[in-house]
Amino acid sequence: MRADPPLVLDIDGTLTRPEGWGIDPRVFDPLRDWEAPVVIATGKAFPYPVALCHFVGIPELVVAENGGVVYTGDDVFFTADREAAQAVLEAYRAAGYETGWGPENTVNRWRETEIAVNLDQPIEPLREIAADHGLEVIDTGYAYHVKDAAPNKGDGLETIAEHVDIDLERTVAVGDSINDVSTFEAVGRSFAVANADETAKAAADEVLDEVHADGTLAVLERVRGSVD
Ligand SMILES: O=C(O)COP(=O)(O)O
Ligand SMILES: [Mg+2]
Repeated sequence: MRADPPLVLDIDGTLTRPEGWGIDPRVFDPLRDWEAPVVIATGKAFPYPVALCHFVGIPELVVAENGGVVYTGDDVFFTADREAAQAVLEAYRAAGYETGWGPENTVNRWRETEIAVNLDQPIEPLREIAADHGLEVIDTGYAYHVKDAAPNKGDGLETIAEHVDIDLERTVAVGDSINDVSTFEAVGRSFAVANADETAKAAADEVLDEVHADGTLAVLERVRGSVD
């Protein structure tokens, strides 16, 4: 009998409503009913994907902070620390800039291995300061992330796959940005939604016609029950 393939799904740009913000509620039932593991791999801080799994009603298999935090359902792994990114933030502030999320921002409050900066802040000084500290800045289309170059979503996915016995060759990934390239490379079949950036589109096996959750829902229709 043919089965559902394991899934790796990004959040922002991929599970979002067609206008770009907020989870599209149409993804809840197909994800809850999916008969294979669903890994949520995101640049968002750890509590966000955990809460998403909780509210959808699926096991918590989570790659957060672009691979900085990995949760297998049993163990949490941290593959970087926040110290260097925090030093970048302090230097960025000393130069007169801010994260752009407000004083009590929840975007960085629980972030353990990197710092996120609002897209309305200047990126060039951020890139320069990050480089001075040996870090990189990636633009996901939703935030600038100041991070160690080493952690990525794909390595985090591999950690989860080993732990819960997911066959990555049979796994399907959907994403929208540069931070999804490593998951695309780790799985057997990858899709970029139509709103994806050029880097993600170039890395994906296939670029979808549909944007955001419409793209992901189209993939779910196509791959449901498709593997041996
Ligand atoms: O946190 C971001 O900037 C993007 O998050 P995502 O990886 O779920 O798209
Ligand atoms: Mg995304």
